[in-house]
Amino acid sequence: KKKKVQTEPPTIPVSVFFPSKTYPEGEVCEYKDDNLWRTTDEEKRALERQNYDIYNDARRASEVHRQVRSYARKNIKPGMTMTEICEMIENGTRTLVEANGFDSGIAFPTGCSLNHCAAHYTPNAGDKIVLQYGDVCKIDFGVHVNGRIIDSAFTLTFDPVYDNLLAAVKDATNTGIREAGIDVRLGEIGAAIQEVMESYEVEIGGKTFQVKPIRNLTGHSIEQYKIHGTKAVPIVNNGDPTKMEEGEFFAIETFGSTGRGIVRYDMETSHYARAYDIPKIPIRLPRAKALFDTINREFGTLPFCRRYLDRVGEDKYLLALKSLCDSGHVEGYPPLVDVKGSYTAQYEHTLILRPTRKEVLSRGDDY
Ligand SMILES: O=S(=O)(c1cccs1)N(Cc1ccc(F)cc1)Cc1ncn[nH]1
Ligand SMILES: [Mn+2]
Ligand SMILES: [Mn+2]
Ligand SMILES: [Mn+2]
Repeated sequence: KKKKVQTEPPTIPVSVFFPSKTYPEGEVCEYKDDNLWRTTDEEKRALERQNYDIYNDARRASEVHRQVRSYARKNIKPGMTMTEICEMIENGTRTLVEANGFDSGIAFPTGCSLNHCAAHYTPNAGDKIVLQYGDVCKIDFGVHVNGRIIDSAFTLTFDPVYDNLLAAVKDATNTGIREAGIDVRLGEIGAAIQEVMESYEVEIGGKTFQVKPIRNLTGHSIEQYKIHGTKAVPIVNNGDPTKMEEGEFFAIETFGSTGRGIVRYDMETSHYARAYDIPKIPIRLPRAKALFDTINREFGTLPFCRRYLDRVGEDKYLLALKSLCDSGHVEGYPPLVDVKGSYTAQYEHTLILRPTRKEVLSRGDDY
């Protein structure tokens, strides 16, 4: 019998490849030293059996992420518009995860931030930007199954001049993943990441740069349908004594830069999310009330972008959207940029601190 393989472009839902409905584990790592007892502890193993469905949902979302990004890495070329790139990824994700309401779908807007822009750029309608050979493009997209979000990102380049920048960030992210564990302090992880990142140099245009961590960007805990939980994983040593805890999901993401190593908001906002706690004050503007109802119905607390409003039939919504941001019903996430002319790179994985072992859910043979 011929083995079923994914088409190009991807059109076969991943559930077709797993008729048993059991999805493959990510990269499994034993915890370090004083947590090794967890691997065999009967109570912890029982706790894991109870949570099987949560892990399996996250693993299905991870398999979708791997198959979509594999196609994207091969087929994104200079000359494509940023919109074409995002639609390739979004079409693939919706198809492979069998997007269906809040049961499964896209978890947040497809980031394709370029060069000195580190995060939270995706094109709005009318954006004409075309990917160039010399660009450093961060592809950051999310998939969820029953609100179990997989947040993973990689950096796409065509010019080998950036290879050491990408190597620094990949090594730093893998260091963060290695250091993560139950009862590990967040500040300790940041220190380890910083040390590795700063051990790299990159030469671009005849100038040599020591790679800098972007000190005001962080990884983050992830909760059901909530892309950022209450914990932030620093990529420099900020002394945060807060500990990682059993059962938590974390996005471990690091950013390296040839600029200042600090980002600020700039350019037009595309990313938004409904506030986790809705303000008590009633929404008076009828257009804002109608838009808020669309946001609740279509996205809930999952982040969205203007293109996603366009595709569900909303138009002339900018004033209403601004009003919802001003009243705190919606949070905007403007693009985050270092200084012009600098280059920023990112790698990101989602892991879970299972009771018995650490599982890097989004790990693939690519990164
Ligand atoms: O920088 S964050 O806003 C953050 C908040 C608290 C700690 S880190 N952010 C969460 C997010 C916000 C909006 C989105 F549309 C998608 C994600 C991190 C991130 N962006 C992309 N991948 N991961
Ligand atoms: Mn991300
Ligand atoms: Mn927030
Ligand atoms: Mn993230």
